[in-house]
Amino acid sequence: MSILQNKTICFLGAGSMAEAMISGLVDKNLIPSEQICAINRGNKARIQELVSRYGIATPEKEEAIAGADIIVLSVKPKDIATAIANIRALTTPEQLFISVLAGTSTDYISSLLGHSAAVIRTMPNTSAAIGLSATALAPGKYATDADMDLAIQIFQAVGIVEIVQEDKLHAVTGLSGSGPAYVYYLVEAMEQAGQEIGLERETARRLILQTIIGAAHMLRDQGEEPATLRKQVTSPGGTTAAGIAVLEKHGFQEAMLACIKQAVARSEEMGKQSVPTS
Ligand SMILES: NC(=O)C1=CN([C@@H]2O[C@H](COP(=O)(O)OP(=O)(O)OC[C@H]3O[C@@H](n4cnc5c(N)ncnc54)[C@H](OP(=O)(O)O)[C@@H]3O)[C@@H](O)[C@H]2O)C=CC1
Ligand SMILES: O=C(O)[C@@H]1CCC=N1
Repeated sequence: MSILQNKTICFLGAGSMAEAMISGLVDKNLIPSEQICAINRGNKARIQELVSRYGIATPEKEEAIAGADIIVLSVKPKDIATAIANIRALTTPEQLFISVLAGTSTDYISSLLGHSAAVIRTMPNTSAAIGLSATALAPGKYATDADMDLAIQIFQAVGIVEIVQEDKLHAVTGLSGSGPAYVYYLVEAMEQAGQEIGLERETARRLILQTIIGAAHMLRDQGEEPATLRKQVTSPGGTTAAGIAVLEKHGFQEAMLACIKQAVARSEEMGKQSVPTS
């Protein structure tokens, strides 16, 4: 039995990322749902939505924070200072803080807490909701191996885990934290094209979805380079070559590179906005 079965976990912030993790944790039964809770700025309907979907607990804020073994910081980076200021007096150095915030350093979070609780910085993605997140973790200066083990268990329940140096988390954010959105954007474009070439929207969606799932499984299972798999599809002088030539003409690879670099730069920028106070 996992040690997490005896832990209580509170999400500070009850938005998309918190829900993705709660959904994955409840689905895997890693922590009983009555030992999970979420608090937000004041949107009670949202908390009720999470309660009815996942059966999580609804303690008062004081009990939710003071009674939590693990607090998952899941507010937007711009809201973290206020969010921690509001709960700081209820926290202790014995608690474990797991941050999913883009750009925000563990040192800054420790400075907001004002004590030596362990802080672990992570970058998951919303596919945690179905157990398929790609999450990278980095320990802050007060986190022990035991703290990391707990965090690894949590994120392994909702996908795969990589341990990285904290300064690499900006890169992870631009690549796999934001990554699902790049794929959804591709699907949006393929769907629009599907309709413009005369397919029913639903037919196009089914074909695109299976194409993406199939390609992802081929990449994962066949052990081949993506370029090799692409060549297998691309008959000389055929349809794929004609299509890819247009992508090349429009600078597809350059656009993808620039997109990811810009997302990384934005993460770094958000980090600089969070200046440690000590
Ligand atoms: N979405 C994603 O794909 C990913 C997001 N992240 C990170 O996760 C974090 C959350 O993002 P996301 O879930 O998308 O954001 P959302 O906007 O969906 O949710 C933010 C939540 O924070 C709450 N909140 C704001 N201020 C406070 C406060 N002072 N005290 C308590 N709760 C507060 C909001 O409450 P209310 O509704 O009441 O205002 C809301 O529940 C971000 O830091 C982001 O960088 C990381 C990986 C992927
Ligand atoms: O867009 C954002 O800032 C967050 C971080 C990674 C994914 N979503």
